[in-house]
Amino acid sequence: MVRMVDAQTEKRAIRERVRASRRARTPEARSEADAAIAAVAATLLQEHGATQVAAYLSLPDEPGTNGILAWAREHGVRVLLPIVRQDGLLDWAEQGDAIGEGAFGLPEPTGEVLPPTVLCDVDLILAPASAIDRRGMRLGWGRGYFDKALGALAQRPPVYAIAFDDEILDVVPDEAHDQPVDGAITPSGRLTF
Ligand SMILES: Nc1nc2c(c(=O)[nH]1)N(C=O)[C@@H](CNc1ccc(C(=O)N[C@@H](CCC(=O)O)C(=O)O)cc1)CN2
Ligand SMILES: Nc1ncnc2c1ncn2[C@@H]1O[C@H](COP(=O)(O)OP(=O)(O)OP(=O)(O)O)[C@@H](O)[C@H]1O
Repeated sequence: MVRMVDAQTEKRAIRERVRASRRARTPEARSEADAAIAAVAATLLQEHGATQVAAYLSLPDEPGTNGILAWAREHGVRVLLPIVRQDGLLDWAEQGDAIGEGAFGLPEPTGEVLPPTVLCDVDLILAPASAIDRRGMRLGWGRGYFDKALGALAQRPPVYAIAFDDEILDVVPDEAHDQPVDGAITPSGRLTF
């Protein structure tokens, strides 16, 4: 029998490729992608009649969430944004006017800190990813924040991961703790698994 390459080694290799590809994008390509993602996500939110969503504040290299966060604000949709905790879990706070700097230099909201359990109140979760495959298996950045957050929910709202088009792969390696997502949002459209 052919021995499978160790899942974690393969995950690291994919993350490395995605990091390089993200770094190479021009500012113009990034802002175009941000606007396209916003349009796709806005339609999704409207279809779900979402009044509360969980999302995240994107870093410069990541698929941008600025457009969708602005859209949500304009349409009175409450947005919860993650705050990295020391213990490896995520707290949340509502999108407000101010953005602070959290652990690992991540942009984070500065409002009242809400516990991990608030995630079960939202209508939709928009999650970051480094890659997603056609079965809905999602690869993150290797610290398990979203796998833990999603795995802890008894009743899970639909989860869509946001990625660039070249990050949709045929297969990403999965381990027992990996939580599949319901769909993906990319600049060119939406995938449902
Ligand atoms: N914008 C955004 N916010 C997010 C996430 C994300 O992917 N994107 N997360 C999705 O889960 C959580 C944070 N996830 C993280 C995953 C990995 C590392 C990380 O590997 N850090 C490096 C150090 C980085 C540095 O050099 O400053 C490390 O630990 O070696 C940090 C945060 C919550 N907030
Ligand atoms: N539900 C969980 N409970 C405890 N540990 C977990 C859980 N989910 C993931 N982990 C741990 O988190 C680490 C990272 O997992 P993995 O490589 O799958 O990350 P990832 O999918 O890239 O991360 P993320 O979920 O943050 O996007 C692993 O060491 C794993 O054991």
